[in-house]
Amino acid sequence: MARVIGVDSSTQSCKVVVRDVASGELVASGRASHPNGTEVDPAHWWTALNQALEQAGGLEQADAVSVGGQQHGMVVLDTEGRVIRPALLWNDTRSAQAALDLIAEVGAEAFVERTGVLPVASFTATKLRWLRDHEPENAAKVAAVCLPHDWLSWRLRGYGPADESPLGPQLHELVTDRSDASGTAYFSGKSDAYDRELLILALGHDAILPRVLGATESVPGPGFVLAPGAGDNAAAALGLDAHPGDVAVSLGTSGTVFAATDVAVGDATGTVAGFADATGGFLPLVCTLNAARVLDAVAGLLGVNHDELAELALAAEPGAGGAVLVPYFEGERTPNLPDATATFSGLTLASTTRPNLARAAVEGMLCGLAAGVSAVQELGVEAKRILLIGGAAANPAVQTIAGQVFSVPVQVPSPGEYVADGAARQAAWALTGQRPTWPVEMVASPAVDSHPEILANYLAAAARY
Ligand SMILES: Nc1ncnc2c1ncn2[C@@H]1O[C@H](COP(=O)(O)OP(=O)(O)O)[C@@H](O)[C@H]1O
Ligand SMILES: O=C(CO)[C@@H](O)[C@H](O)COP(=O)(O)O
Repeated sequence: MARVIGVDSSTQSCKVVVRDVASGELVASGRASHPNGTEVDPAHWWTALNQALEQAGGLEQADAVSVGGQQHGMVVLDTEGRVIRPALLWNDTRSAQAALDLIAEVGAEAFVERTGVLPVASFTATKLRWLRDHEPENAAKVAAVCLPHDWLSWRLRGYGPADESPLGPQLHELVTDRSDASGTAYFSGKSDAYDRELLILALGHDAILPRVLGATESVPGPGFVLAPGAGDNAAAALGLDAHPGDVAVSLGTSGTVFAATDVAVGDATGTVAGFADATGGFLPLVCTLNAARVLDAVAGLLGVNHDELAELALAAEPGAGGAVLVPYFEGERTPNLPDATATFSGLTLASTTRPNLARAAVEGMLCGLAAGVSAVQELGVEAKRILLIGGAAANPAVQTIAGQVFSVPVQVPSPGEYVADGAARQAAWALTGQRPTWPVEMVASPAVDSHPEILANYLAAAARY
């Protein structure tokens, strides 16, 4: 019985699933934590991946492997294959000015035309520009630039610094896929090619970039076939078997709204990023910096766990008695407010209750994403149903309140690791040449209980920024 391994190296942790190729049945899984922080030494991802693989029964059982991972993170390597400095992650906002500089130099419309995206601090190109401007001695050492999933795939195949890996630093063996390449802001999903001029503009010189594999291509690993991997959102779309009409809302460290489409979507305002997907199509996407950790923070404030937070939130009325949380705890990416902080507003003596604060947290997290769903729809993307996934989607209050905040019917797939599952599907596709048709079960369809005043109050509070 052939088996595949799918990996999700996400912001907070590494998750591994082992699946049977024929049935899609989950055979084993593993998980290990990543350190906190917006810059991280990739060595931690490697350690966590090996721990998660060991928990899941080891790499040896796999006929094919694929790695999905957090997008955009800047991993810079020297000629020896060593990581030059800790990776700057997608949620590190220090390159906000670099993003503005690049837009001023290239032009907003030209940037979107060339790459599908308008740079914000999350994208790799802006991090390279920050490196050039703030750490020129490190920038000068850069021989290759890759993303978290590319680096882990390379290490899994046996490449790396000579003293840490059997095959040594063969930088030309780095590979990636279209979905993750499209989050760099120096790749065009429309022409499937890097825009080297933009790379050089950002970093100050040329560098080796991972070879972009097609959706069903693979490269050899030690004892297994390695599929191209993907950015985590594109992998989740594959894991959900998303088709036109499906819009996924993912509530992990980031909050994302994305849809699988056949045609490229460009948005000169920068609200919607025109990424590529993991099947040869496109993945228009809106991303917020503040999602599941908003609930973690407010649960901590109220001294409760996630289930108790849900009970409190569901004890309050829709609209939380006028209390509104605009949850920009980490700054924000959509809207582009990298230096913003969060605010509770609308508090009166009567409304300042624990249930209202809990509900305001859930409403605030979801409203930013409801605005994202509208932005995607405004670009002509069809939204017949919302698929709610990610760590916080398991929360009963999140599910109920999603039915009140979103204007499109919501379905909740059975709890699972859809990024790792998407990677497993990609591995099976590379192995057999057939896209798997494994089923995806829905476990909840929250009642459509529209309360447009929740979003209206939120948008009024957010407009004060
Ligand atoms: N029942 C729950 N209610 C709310 N948040 C939850 C719940 N279960 C997990 N989470 C949160 O979900 C997040 C992890 O989700 P995940 O999708 O794995 O994130 P990432 O992929 O960014 O690492 C954590 O912040 C965790 O506290
Ligand atoms: O920056 C984006 C998408 O553009 C994020 O979605 C990252 O890809 C991180 O994802 P999670 O760790 O939240 O899954």
